[in-house]
Amino acid sequence: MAMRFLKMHGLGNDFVMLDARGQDVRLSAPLVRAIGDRHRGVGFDQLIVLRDGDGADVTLDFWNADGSTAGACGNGTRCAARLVFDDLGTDRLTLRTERGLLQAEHCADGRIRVNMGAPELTWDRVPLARDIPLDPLPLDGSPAAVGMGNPHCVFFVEDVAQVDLPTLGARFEHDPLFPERTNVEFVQVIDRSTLRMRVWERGGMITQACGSGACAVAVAAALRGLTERTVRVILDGGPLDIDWREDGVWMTGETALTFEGTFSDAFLAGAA
Ligand SMILES: N[C@@H](CCC[C@H](N)C(=O)O)C(=O)O
Repeated sequence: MAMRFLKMHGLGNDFVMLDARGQDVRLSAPLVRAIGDRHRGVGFDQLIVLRDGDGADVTLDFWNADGSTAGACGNGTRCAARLVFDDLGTDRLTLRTERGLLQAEHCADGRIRVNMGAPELTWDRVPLARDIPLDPLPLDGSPAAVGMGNPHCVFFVEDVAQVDLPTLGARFEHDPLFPERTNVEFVQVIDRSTLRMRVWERGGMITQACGSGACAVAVAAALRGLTERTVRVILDGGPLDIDWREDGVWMTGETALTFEGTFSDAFLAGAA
């Protein structure tokens, strides 16, 4: 049966969105990888499935392009929220993800804001392989670990432009200290309210932006006393505004709907 999809992005962090509300859509890792192929499929940083809400307005599943799943995806959550806002005509909603219920707001300036929840700041919740302090980790460069429903390893550097992101990202994604692998961020403090960040995402790719990563670096920087709890994080694809409040880490930024399409039966049959 033909399957429709939407293509969206948040600051160049791009997503295939499958709306499975009211439908029984089953995905396999091979099908996800086929859709993620930028030459023979569509291509994406994450594939996001919208399912019926189960007490929320919508439930979200996140897949990486290598066929693995993720417990959180900040920019993808903001894009999914925008679709549901358009459907419901509201400006507040609740999304169910693996880590629980997240609130989203449609801002007056058109941006989407999501509360990504409280950061996970214990070794077993990041998770790390053993019970050690999260900051600094015993790794070259003395990074900090932060969980946002997915793991993050945050390195503070003098100049992000000088970082060999492919080499270091791949190396630390697979460091045994992270039993579920990790996203890897390199961050430069510009001033007490501005960070410049580049990211290697778990799943084996450099992306233009990572929302959960921006939240993690903001938390790590505030805990080190380098910044306030309200910061602008400048990613390769643009800025995200992060506000670590008592009720969670709020993230605000732009989203875009780029196109919609239909997978051919031949593509789906070949990928299954
Ligand atoms: N781009 C995302 C993060 C997606 C998940 C990540 N690759 C993981 O495996 O944890 C974001 O905006 O947060």
